[in-house]
Amino acid sequence: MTEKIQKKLSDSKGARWAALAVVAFTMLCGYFLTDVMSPLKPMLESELLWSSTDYGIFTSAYGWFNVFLLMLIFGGMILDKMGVRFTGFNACLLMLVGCGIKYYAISDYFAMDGLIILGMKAQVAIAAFGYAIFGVGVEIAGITVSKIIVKWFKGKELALAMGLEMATARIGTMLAMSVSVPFAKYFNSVSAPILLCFIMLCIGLIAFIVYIFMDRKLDASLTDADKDAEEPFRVKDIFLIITNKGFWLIALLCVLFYSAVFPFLKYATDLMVNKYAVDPELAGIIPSLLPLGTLFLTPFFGNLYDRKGKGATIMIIGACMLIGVHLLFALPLLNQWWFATIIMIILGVAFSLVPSAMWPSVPKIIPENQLGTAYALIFWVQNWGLMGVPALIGWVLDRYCKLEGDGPAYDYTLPMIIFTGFGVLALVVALMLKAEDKKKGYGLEKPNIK
Ligand SMILES: NCCCC[C@H](NC(=O)[C@@H](N)CCCCN)C(=O)O
Repeated sequence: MTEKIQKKLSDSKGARWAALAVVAFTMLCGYFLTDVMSPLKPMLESELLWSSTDYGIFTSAYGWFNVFLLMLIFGGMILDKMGVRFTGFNACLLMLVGCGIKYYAISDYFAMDGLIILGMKAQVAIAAFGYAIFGVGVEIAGITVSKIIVKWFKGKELALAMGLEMATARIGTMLAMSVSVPFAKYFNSVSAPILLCFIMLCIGLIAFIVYIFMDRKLDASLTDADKDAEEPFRVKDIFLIITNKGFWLIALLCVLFYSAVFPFLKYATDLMVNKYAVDPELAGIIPSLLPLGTLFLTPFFGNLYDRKGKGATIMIIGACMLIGVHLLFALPLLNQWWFATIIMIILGVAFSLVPSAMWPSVPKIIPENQLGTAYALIFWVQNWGLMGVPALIGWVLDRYCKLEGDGPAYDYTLPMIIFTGFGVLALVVALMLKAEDKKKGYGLEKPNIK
């Protein structure tokens, strides 16, 4: 008699890649709205009379509820307690509600002109409130999708899957950068791209509902032994996470590394104009090469990690490259656009190396039942940097770097030295992580495919 071996749905290649495609699409829609307003800054100023400060308040709202109200941490605990279906669905709803409020504030329906709320123009305050709600939704969706990928890909192509998910999400960023202005100009309305985002988020929600059915099927295919192996999350598990040195090293590496990349990108166009004398109309092209490069390289390095291992070494190499690039941006040599382009491409390589190895390393340090909370805590630490560093650089530029005369407005040496400093600290932490891995045997240098 032939014995029938029960297979999990995640053992089917087609099923797990289909599940990834569906949830990665939801993230693409989320990243689209995250960045849709950046290219619209000049239109917001000319049509809605926003100042740079209004725009700054609005942009920082992304992290308000996540950081100060600890919404991300609660989201992580809910994820571990209630599961990916409940949390992901509600995260999508939050994204939609946030986007709806933001659309209302920017659209012609808005009828509170002249009103001031908590010292802000009513329009800015309400748009920021919507963006803050959206920020909670998209960050919780991010940790939910990370947990979903671990659920389907653990012991298989985990890093490749995470790399592909990040690459897909970055298409959302690139779409936002390229589509927003032509779309707003075509419809002669600065709110039109936000309406497009709302429609995209509805499709993203439908995609997640499709995933919910796939997830149910996956759970139904688990054997009793698989289910027994799943330990329930208890609140006291948070203590286990925050007393784990490996966890803190990853969280520190994350905040230091990402603080030297995403906030740098917010000033990169200005750097191209002020240091490399690039025409302001074209200056955005050079920084846009960075997400473009990561599209292909993040899955490539993820695949390398899956098959060959060397996760901690990959993070060390990425941190070294980050230091080299920021130092070259800081030094007064070769102030030519082609040189800036080459080092921006190298930064793209560094920005593919570290995330491709860092995120898939978390499940090697933290048990699966605590993963939602662990990813949430890492995102929370990271959000402090994403919120604080752009403000710090803006202050440094105004206070110490203003230039007189008809030439460039700012000297970017000091901001670039600050970014280099983040890179040096990230390297120290990456080296400590490698040492800790040797001591504790997390397996960061081992392949993910068993
Ligand atoms: N499975 C890994 C998911 C993390 C991807 C990572 N995202 C973040 O770190 C977010 N907390 C912040 C995204 C901000 C987008 N402008 C990433 O590399 O995108």
